[in-house]
Parts: sequence; C-alpha cells; structure tokens
Amino acid sequence: MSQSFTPLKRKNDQINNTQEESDHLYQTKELKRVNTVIYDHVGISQSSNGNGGIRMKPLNAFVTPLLTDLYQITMAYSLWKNNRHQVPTVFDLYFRKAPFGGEFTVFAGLEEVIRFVSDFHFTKDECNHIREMIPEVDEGFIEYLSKLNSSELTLYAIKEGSVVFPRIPLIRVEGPMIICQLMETTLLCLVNFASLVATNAARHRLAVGKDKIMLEYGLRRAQGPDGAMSASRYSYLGGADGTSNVLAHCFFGIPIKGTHAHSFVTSYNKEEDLKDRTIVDPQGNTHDLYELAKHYRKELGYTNTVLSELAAFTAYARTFPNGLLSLVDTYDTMNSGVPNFLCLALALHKIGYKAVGIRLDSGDLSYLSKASRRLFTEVGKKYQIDYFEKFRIVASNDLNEPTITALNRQGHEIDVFAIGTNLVTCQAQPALGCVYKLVEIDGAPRIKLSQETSKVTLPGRKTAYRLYGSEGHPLVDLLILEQNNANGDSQNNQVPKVGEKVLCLHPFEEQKRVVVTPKQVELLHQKVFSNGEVCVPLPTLEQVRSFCLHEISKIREDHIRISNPTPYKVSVSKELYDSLHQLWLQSVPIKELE
Ligand SMILES: Nc1ncnc2c1ncn2[C@@H]1O[C@H](COP(=O)(O)OP(=O)(O)OP(=O)(O)O)[C@@H](O)[C@H]1O
Ligand SMILES: O=P(O)(O)OC[C@H]1O[C@H](OP(=O)(O)OP(=O)(O)O)[C@H](O)[C@@H]1O
Ligand SMILES: O=C(O)c1cccnc1
Ligand SMILES: [Mg+2]
Repeated sequence: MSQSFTPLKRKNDQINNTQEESDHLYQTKELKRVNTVIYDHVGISQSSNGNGGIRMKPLNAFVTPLLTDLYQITMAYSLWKNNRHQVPTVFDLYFRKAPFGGEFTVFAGLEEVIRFVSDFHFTKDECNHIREMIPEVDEGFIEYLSKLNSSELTLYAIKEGSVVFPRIPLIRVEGPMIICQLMETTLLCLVNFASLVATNAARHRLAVGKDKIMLEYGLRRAQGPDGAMSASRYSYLGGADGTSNVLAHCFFGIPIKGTHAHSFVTSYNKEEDLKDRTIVDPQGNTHDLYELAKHYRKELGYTNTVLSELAAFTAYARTFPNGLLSLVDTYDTMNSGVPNFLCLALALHKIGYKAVGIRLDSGDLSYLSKASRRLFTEVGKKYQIDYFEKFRIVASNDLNEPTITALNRQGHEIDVFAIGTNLVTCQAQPALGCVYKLVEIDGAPRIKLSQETSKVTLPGRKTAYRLYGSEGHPLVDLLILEQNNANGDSQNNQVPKVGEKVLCLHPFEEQKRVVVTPKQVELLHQKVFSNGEVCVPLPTLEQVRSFCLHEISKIREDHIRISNPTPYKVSVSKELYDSLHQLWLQSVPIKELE
C-alpha cells in the first residue's frame, strides 16, 4: 500500500442545498449557525444524483464512506474484479450479549445510519484517496466507485429507542454484495457506541429512580469531541434529563444545566475580593447583600464559616439572584458550605429572591444530603419559610450504578444525580459487540459456524415479532423466516397471531421451548430505506427518548433489574430452527478418524 497522503476535505459536494433543514432536525436559531461552522454536512437536501428521492446528510462530518476499515475497500475491489459485486445479499446487524451484565440493550444510532446510507457516495477526492491507497487499482473500479450510491439498498430496522435483546437483527441490510459489505464498519461504528451509551443511561436512570433528576456531566472525561457529542446525545435518549454540554444543547436541543466549580469559590481569597456587595431587589431598591448574609451568619451563630466562601456565594447570587445553587464542599460542607449557603438564601429571601440549592461533590453523599436537608428544614422553620426544606440537593463525584444503588439502600435526600465519567465513558463496559454477518447470498441462506454456539449465525432472511402476555409485558421475541413473493415483496410465513398458540424454540437448545398464546403481536422490523429514499419519518431526539422510556416501562421488572436479571427469551420458529440445523449439518465437514 502506498504511504502518500493528500489531506482530505469533504465539502457539500454533489448536493444542491435547495431545501432548508426540515422540521424533524433539532432546530434552534443558534443551532443552524453551529451546524454550518462545525458540522458542514448537516441538512436535508434534494438529491441531485438521479434517484429523485430525499437525501439526508450525516450529522457528523466524519461519517463518510471512508470512515471504514481498509479491508472493506480491498474486498470491494476484489468483488468487482471477480464480477461478484452485484450478487444479491442479506446482512444482519445484531449483538450476542447485552452489556453491563444485564439482559437488555437500548437500540440507538439508527438516525445516523439512515443519514449515512441515504448520503452514501464517494467524492472525487475520496476516489483519489483510494487510488493513492491501492496503487495497483484498476481505473475502471475507481470509475465504478465514483458512480456508486445506495439506490439498490434496502434497510429494515427496529425503531430507535427500542429495548432489544441478543441475536435479534437490529438492522437487516439487503442489496448487491459490494454495497452491503461497504456498510459494515460504518454501521457498526454508528450503532455500537450509541446503543452502549443509551443502555448505560437507561440503567443509571433505573438506579436513580423515576422521581429524581439525572444529569450528564461527562464532556471533560469523554472520548474526545466526537465521543462527547455522541455521549450527550445518547445519554439523553436513554433517560438523562439534561447535559452540561453546551454544544450538545445547541446542536441537539438537549436541556442544559449547570452549577459552578470549586475554582469559583477558591478564586475569592478574602472578603475584600468582593468589590461590589450590592444587589438591586425586584422593586429597584439597592441592598448590601453581603452584609445582610453576614447578619444572618451572626444571628444563626455560624461564626466559623469561611468568609471568602461567603463572598464567592454572594458574587454568584448577585449575578443570578434567583439561581443560587452553591457548591458547598470546598472547605467543609456542614461547618461552612451549607451554613454559608443558608445565610445567602435568607438574605435573598429578605429582599424578594429565592435561592435554588446546593451541590455536594465529595464525602459521604448519603449522610451529607440528609444532614443538609435537616438544616434546611430547621432554618426554614425558624424563619417560617416553607420552601427552604425543599432546596434542591445535587450530588456529583464519580457516581455510578453501584454507588447510586448503595445510596438508595442507605437512604438519602438527593434530588439530582449529576453523572460524568461513568456515564459517558461507559467505564463498566467500554464496548458493545454488535456484529454484521452475511445471512443470505443469491437467495441461499448462509451460516457462519463457531466452536462457541453463541457465535453461530442464524441463516436466512428473517423478521422479528414481539409477543406480549396478558399483563401487557413482552414475553418473547420470535424470529421467523421471511420469503419474497413473485413481485419481490416480502411475505411472512408463519406470522404469529393474537390468541393463537405459537411454538417458540431456543435456536440451539432443543429442550428449551415454550408455547405462547400472545395477547398482542408486534412486528419489530420496519422498512426504513429503499429505492434511494428514506421510507419513514425520522422522529426527533425528544420523541425517541419518550419512546425509549415508554418501552422500558413495558419490560417486566425482573428482566431489567440491576442484579441477577431474568434472561428474556429470544426464540426461533420451527421452520427457522430446522433450516438452521440442516444448514449446520451440511456445513460441518465430517472428520475422519484414523
Ligand atoms: N454513602 C455512600 N455510599 C457509597 N458510596 C459513596 C457514598 N458517598 C459517596 N460515595 C462515593 O464514594 C467515593 C468517594 O470518593 P473519594 O474516596 O475520592 O472521596 P471524596 O469524597 O471525593 O474525597 P475528597 O474530598 O478527597 O475528594 C465517590 O465515588 C462517591 O461517589
Ligand atoms: O465525577 P464525575 O461523575 O466524572 O462528574 C463530573 C465531575 O467533574 C467535576 O469535577 P472534576 O472531577 O473535574 O474535579 P473534582 O473531582 O476535583 O471535583 C465535578 O465537580 C464532578 O465531580
Ligand atoms: O455544572 C456543573 O456543576 C458541572 C458541570 C460539569 C462538570 N462538573 C460540574
Ligand atoms: Mg472528580
């Protein structure tokens, strides 16, 4: 391979930006500016490449056909050389094991997949790069690539935000071998991290509980800028209520939240650093806020609190008189931070404003949250101010699922869990293992064998149904073979029906089988892309998040609980079971013993 390198610039080539961004994009005025500066690929555009359909662009400019492994391109070249490139194929994208020792996964990343597929084409620059990388390449192949697009691809997928289980194809890709194969790495890259983060967020959400707020604070610890943007987006999808990431707010419309850092407190070294102590009340009268706070400090006997901290809180309160949320652990949470906050809360109250609360960022968060709440209630009672006992308590500091579970066990008074590192880096499991496997070629099912049964692929063109029980919970996901009729339309064989018994078999363990009489049957796959066009309206991030939370609420509690969850049943129809095992037998070479 040649080592020469020409820097690549991918512009808004070949696309006439004749249509403004459509409503489904995350729009705010600011957002559009950000889009054009940072992500020059954003927007829906009328296609100019002949297929007449709507094309969408990936939100991230790195998402191009070259965001792939070299072997995809060398294989593509070989397929073309050997005239195998047009052979019809079917590929499944699925995972084998749910992450974090759990039994469920939240499927995310589909919108980016659809955008990537819809925009799929090699620019002139990219073709030149391929020519540089493979000097022996035939010019005919480069010519072929320059005209290649996704018009012959068809994608079926489960809805983004769905709760999904092992072995069920999340996406089924159909089309000529060359283009299906060229999808592999990029699609996996787009689905794996997105689904991992969404699942991580969903699990943290379950730990935190419905009535509490969960914020994502991970930007500084994320895996680079792209990791951070994806992490904020998919944490929100999976159940976070907001982020501290400003660009994610501007770009995706995620609610933005924040407090202040220790440096803001330590930057005040002495009282005199607070040059202006005054504040104007809602009626327009000026008060000395700092003196007023010190008055309460004396009245309450909090004489040992750190005055420079009180000065810092005053400075913040002057800036945001109705938004004071103080970080209270810089010097001593219970002997300085919380009392100082209360002095300012009283001063603000006196002149017609309301403080918001505190953030705890170290120490025993159970004990400190309870002790703070006690003090809020005590002072609130003393001065007969009702809302004091409800001051918001935000907790941060390396929170993760086990810590949150421990806090729940011990009891706490935390209202908001702000989670950074563990949420965005998925420290408990850094990758999801979605794979992309060939399951049919030229109409014939294909199988990939393995010593490990779990790695054997399920051959053939399959679709999935979710069968629900009488209590409204999903009982089992069932994969059945799908066949094409003479028109090329799909025809479902043995489709499960409400009220009719269905035999559901474990794909590899014959003795594990159940008969289900579903109360509701849900088709999981829908056609999302065909004939060069996106076939479904893309929901907003907000809609996908609501859908995700609703789907999680439908799953039986024991499947999603944190410790020792019950495995959810993923099964195959009798026809698929027979086809799989027949193919398996045919494919295993018979060993000869001597
Ligand atoms: N009640 C609790 N039960 C279980 N874990 C807790 C509890 N309170 C806090 N934690 C967790 O314990 C860890 C404490 O962190 P660490 O040992 O670094 O101390 P720290 O409080 O941050 O001290 P420092 O002030 O030195 O930074 C954090 O991960 C925090 O989330
Ligand atoms: O702990 P995380 O879940 O990653 O949440 C984000 C952390 O980032 C901030 O401080 P930083 O960690 O930068 O400094 P600190 O630990 O000294 O507070 C914040 O105060 C949190 O502690
Ligand atoms: O706003 C905050 O409190 C914040 C944001 C990011 C990281 N740590 C804290
Ligand atoms: Mg920290």
